[in-house]
Amino acid sequence: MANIKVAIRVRPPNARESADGGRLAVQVEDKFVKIRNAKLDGRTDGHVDSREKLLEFCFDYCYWSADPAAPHYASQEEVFQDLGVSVLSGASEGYNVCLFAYGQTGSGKTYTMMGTPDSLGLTPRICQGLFRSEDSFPDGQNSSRVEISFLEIYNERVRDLLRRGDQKKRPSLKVREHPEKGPYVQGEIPVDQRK
Ligand SMILES: Nc1ncnc2c1ncn2[C@@H]1O[C@H](COP(=O)(O)OP(=O)(O)OP(=O)(O)O)[C@@H](O)[C@H]1O
Repeated sequence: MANIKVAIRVRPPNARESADGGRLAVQVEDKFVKIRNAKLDGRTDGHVDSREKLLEFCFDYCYWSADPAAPHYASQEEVFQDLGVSVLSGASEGYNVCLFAYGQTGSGKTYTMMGTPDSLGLTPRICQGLFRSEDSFPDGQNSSRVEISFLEIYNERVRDLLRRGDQKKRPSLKVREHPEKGPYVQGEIPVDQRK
């Protein structure tokens, strides 16, 4: 089984896109995202145009969250059941797991990862799951150690989001490679040393 999974999520149009009369160029079917050239919509001349080609891309998961009323609408819970639960099971088996959101500004990364108080995203749900699984440790194992880091990579600058103070005044942290442990961020402060 591949150890990297890639998911794509389509968010609802924002106020500006709706006000501009934007049309969705994307549709989701099972594991496929299909993109059509919306500029050609409404042509009635029957002319075949090579630009009408439908582009199809396959992912491990495709989530349609553009319209909450749609029958195949993907909620935060559904995204968690697919992605968050596998992170939790991997972590409980002792694997290093990583989940990251990638996309242009306003594409829905924060909503998917953090969510809102009424609609929790992956990070709070995974944290809840981590501590819930501590409650169900086998007999004899009554302690565990949890380390947390929270980093942002923006414009190729790495920032420690758990560090207090004015981040903008601090230099970007460096990503280094340890010969045995692999990549790490130099200068990141362990959570128990933060003030
Ligand atoms: N699946 C979704 N359902 C409902 N609203 C969403 C969804 N995804 C994103 N949004 C809304 O779209 C807007 C932009 O999303 P968000 O802030 O998560 O984007 P972002 O990728 O984190 O942007 P940036 O990189 O600029 O921080 C927000 O108002 C958010 O609430």
